[in-house]
Amino acid sequence: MTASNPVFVALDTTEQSKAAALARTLIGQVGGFKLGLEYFIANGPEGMAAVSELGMPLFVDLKLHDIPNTVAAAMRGVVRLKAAITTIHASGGAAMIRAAADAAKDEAAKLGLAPPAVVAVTILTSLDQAGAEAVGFSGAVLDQVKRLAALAQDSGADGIVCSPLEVDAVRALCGPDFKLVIPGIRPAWSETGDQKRFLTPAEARAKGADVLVIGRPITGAADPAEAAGRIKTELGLAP
Ligand SMILES: O=c1ccn([C@@H]2O[C@H](COP(=O)(O)O)[C@@H](O)[C@H]2O)c(=O)[nH]1
Repeated sequence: MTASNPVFVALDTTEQSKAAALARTLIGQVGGFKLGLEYFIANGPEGMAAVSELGMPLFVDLKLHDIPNTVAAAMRGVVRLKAAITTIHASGGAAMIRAAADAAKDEAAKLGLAPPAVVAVTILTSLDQAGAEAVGFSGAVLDQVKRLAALAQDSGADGIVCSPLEVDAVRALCGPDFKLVIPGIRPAWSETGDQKRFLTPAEARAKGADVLVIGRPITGAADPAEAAGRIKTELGLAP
């Protein structure tokens, strides 16, 4: 995130040329770029470099979830991609979260890089109450997100991923320095698609989100730079 713009645009594509072209178009309109599994599987570390070399903060969203030893080793590779932010799954448990956070710091120190913010995904924004219950979360989604946020914080994570609906409660629970990275962002003029727990960019920011992750409302627009600019205006940021 740049100081002035909290939006990381999700460049969800398998095509390196498309991602790089979109990224170039959006420099100045967003605060950073997010690359996820879809892109990484198709393009590998070289493809990540093609976007990171544009000089904007890079969010590497691979949502690591495995035994601690495996996640720690994978996290060392993520650090080598020069990630500013990266994700693990909170449901991997305390030891896994701790292993990821320690590996990120250790590998970054070895390489002389700033460590990425390691943020733990709580409950995917594509799940509503019934969907969360169907995969085994019992009780209200809000309570489960708060439980996983506390686990992540106690285990050394720098922050969490949750929906904008939970931001104010997690902020109250975890304090001002815990990074809240928030997908499920839908401007009033965009389609909701598969997102089930969402708010507008301005609503999410007003609740205390640090990073707004926005994909299709920008990348699927006829003019992505114009869409990103519209979001900037809605956030009250200078054009
Ligand atoms: O709970 C989560 C965790 C991650 N995501 C990711 O954010 C973007 C959202 O893209 P949109 O096109 O704005 O829906 C996408 O890359 C997801 O993988 C999420 O949506 N929810």
